[in-house]
Amino acid sequence: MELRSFAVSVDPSIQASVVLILGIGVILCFCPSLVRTQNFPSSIIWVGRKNQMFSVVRACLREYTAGLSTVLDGYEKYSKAGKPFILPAIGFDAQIVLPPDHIKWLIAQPKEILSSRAVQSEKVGIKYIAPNFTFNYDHALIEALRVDMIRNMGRVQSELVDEIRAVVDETLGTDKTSWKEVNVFDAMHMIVFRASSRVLYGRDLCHNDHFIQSSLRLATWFGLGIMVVGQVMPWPLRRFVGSVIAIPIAYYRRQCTNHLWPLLAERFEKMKRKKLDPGFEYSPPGDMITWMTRTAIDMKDQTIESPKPVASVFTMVNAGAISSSAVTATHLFLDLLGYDSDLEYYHALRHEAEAAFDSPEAWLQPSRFFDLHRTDSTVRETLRRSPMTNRGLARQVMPPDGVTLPDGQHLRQGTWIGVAVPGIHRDERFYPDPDAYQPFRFAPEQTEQQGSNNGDHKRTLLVTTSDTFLSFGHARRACPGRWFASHVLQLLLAYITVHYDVQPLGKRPANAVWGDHLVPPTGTKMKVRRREVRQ
Ligand code: HEM
Repeated sequence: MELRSFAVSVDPSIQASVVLILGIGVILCFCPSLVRTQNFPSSIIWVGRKNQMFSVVRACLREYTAGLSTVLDGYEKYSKAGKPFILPAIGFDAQIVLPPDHIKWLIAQPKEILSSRAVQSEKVGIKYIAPNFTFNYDHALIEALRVDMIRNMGRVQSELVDEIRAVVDETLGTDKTSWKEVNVFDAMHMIVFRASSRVLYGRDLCHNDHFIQSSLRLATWFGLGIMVVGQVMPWPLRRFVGSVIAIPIAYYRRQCTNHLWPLLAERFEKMKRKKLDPGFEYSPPGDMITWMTRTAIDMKDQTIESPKPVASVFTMVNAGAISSSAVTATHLFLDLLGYDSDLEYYHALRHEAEAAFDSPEAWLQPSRFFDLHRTDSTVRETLRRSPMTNRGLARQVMPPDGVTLPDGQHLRQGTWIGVAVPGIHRDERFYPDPDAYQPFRFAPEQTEQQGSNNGDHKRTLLVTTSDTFLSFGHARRACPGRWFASHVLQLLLAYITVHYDVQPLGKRPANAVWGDHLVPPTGTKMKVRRREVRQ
């Protein structure tokens, strides 16, 4: 009796701790086979591993609280000296981090040698949280983003401006007399999802509340799945936990696909008919569904016969991709309001946006968008400081006999490699005063001054990828949606600075580190008030 009342009244946090300790005990019983070492060569050194019993397991466990310290330590000690190192991981699946001078070699390798898809499947956890997801259909999406999206940027801009105006006014309010407190993470997700959906899915779906809510929930569960299953969960438990998280993901994916499917099926059928019979009267709207359908229909190998799998891949990839933009928008406002208590940067950005968009028509002109030099630089600075992933250019070694690194060391099949993005982005050899938040460091005024100091003037745009700016990846597999993301993020920043006053946060709330991912705080609130704007 006494025992039962103890069991009922015990604090849930104590129960959770007991389960955790028991879990860790069970895990330790299975070590050292627990850690997937991928047979690393003994010539490559582990960082964060001490001379103690169960040293590898304990190094992995320490990663729960290490934040970025292990990866930055490894970067300082080894990457800067041109050497690879082994990084322990909280998922017990350590990986090799290559130095920046190996990047040229890494990006030159074809997918049969180094595969990003293989990493996404296991290390990101896709095969557990979305078991029936196939990468076979995403080439239509990637092609449409690379070709049609860029070609149609003028039309994209006017759609975006229209939607940003509507959703920002709804989310941040239009009352000019009092301050409104909004959750930064939630507000940015709503604004970015609605604005992006207008171009990706068209006006009707973007104004369909059930579709937008389902997309947001899909993105939340997908993001949670990637972090919990792909990063935090010890890899032997991935299949089990993944199959639980797969349920809400499948549910919301189906909800989204149910909305998208009839639209895509109709577009597929009519565009196919138009191709066979040019006299058939039909002109599809200019959105991603049309561009993707056209790419799929025109594909030489004719692999895409039915739109159903395309609809499913489209919703899934977009949920992840739009989330990247929404998380970046959150970092952007936390940086601007958190680092600068005088809001000097915010007011300078407003000044720039007012000059570029000096009439309602100017908002619709792509040439004016390219006057937003400081805005472009501000988003790039946020992505430099807070990239989506800490380990960039993640690839898996594919050939059965492995690969040989440029320094002669041999890696076996299945080894995961990548580079330390936070280390590279904070390296003083590539960025002067790298720890300082300098939103205009990439703007022409700054780069011209540096160029006249060292005789070399180079302007970089937000979308420019390089060996030293890896937030969008680099080279062949770099993000094909970055031009679109750049438009969304810069237009929303310009619209908000012109139309809203804000209050500084006092300090920049810290990001959390979940395995390879940097996550902004989700509870921070900002105060905004609508301004009087003459236009
Ligand atoms: C700020 C926002 C974004 C960031 C930081 C970002 C970042 C990235 C990164 C790091 C990669 C992987 C590169 C690699 O494997 O090395 C990637 C791939 C990709 N991104 Fe983005 N992305 C963003 C927005 C978007 C948007 C809005 C879309 C589409 C609407 C998009 C579509 C894709 C696709 C389809 C891939 C896969 C490319 C491939 O496998 O070849 N992304 N992105």
